[in-house]
Amino acid sequence: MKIIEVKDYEEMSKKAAEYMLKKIKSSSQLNIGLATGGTPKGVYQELIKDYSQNKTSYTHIKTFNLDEYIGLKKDDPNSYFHYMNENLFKHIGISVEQTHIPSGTNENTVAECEAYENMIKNAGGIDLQLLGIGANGHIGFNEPGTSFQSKTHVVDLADSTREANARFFDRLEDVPKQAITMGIHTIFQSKEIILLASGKAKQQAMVELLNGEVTELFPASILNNHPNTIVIADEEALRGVKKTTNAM
Ligand SMILES: N[C@@H]1[C@@H](O)[C@H](O)[C@@H](COP(=O)(O)O)O[C@@H]1O
Repeated sequence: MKIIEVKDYEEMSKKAAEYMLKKIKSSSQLNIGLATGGTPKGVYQELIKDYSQNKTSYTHIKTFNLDEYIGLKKDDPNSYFHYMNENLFKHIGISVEQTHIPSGTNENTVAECEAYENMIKNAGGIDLQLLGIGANGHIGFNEPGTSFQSKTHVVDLADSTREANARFFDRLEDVPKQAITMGIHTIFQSKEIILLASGKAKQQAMVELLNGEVTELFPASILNNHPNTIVIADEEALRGVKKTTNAM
């Protein structure tokens, strides 16, 4: 894993956007995996800023989101479909046909998971995956204990994850209890991965990720075995990490 330490959230967002734009501009076709949550919002703002200045073309891009809450309709303000549209898609001239997010309202969740996994495979896999990290080490919505072999599947959200995400909802009771997420294996198959982390809330997770063992109890730890992962994290998130690891 390559670690890029940056000053703060703004620099993290700029670095990641710069990296993505370089790929976007130099590829004839690119499948990008996208994340939600608070962390990537700054990256999306940078991509939007670039689009308004340079009209960078996204016609050769397909996107695949990591996850979606079960039970939320597309137009629900807390669905990840809505989040992606508002925070990125509608501002960069990308059509809905180019973007993919698991459906949280397909009653046959098993079929939905299988179809999503196949869609990624048939598109040729993910070239560049953007990731955030949960305080408990989750990536996508793969909670501690998830098999490293897992493909797209339904998850029961940990109480701590529901509490962390309650800030986006009116009440904790409104946070769905389940989600569909790409599996750890699905994510690991990405040719390249960028993991972002900013702020104090991610300190413990960074220590576990960069100084800890590779274990299913800390899902992101599998990235230590990935051949092409870059962590872009700010000083505050990295405070406490022992810099004598092979990672730094
Ligand atoms: N499913 C998302 C993850 O993809 C995200 O990485 C994580 C961290 O979120 P945040 O960036 O808001 O800290 O939370 C959510 O649960």
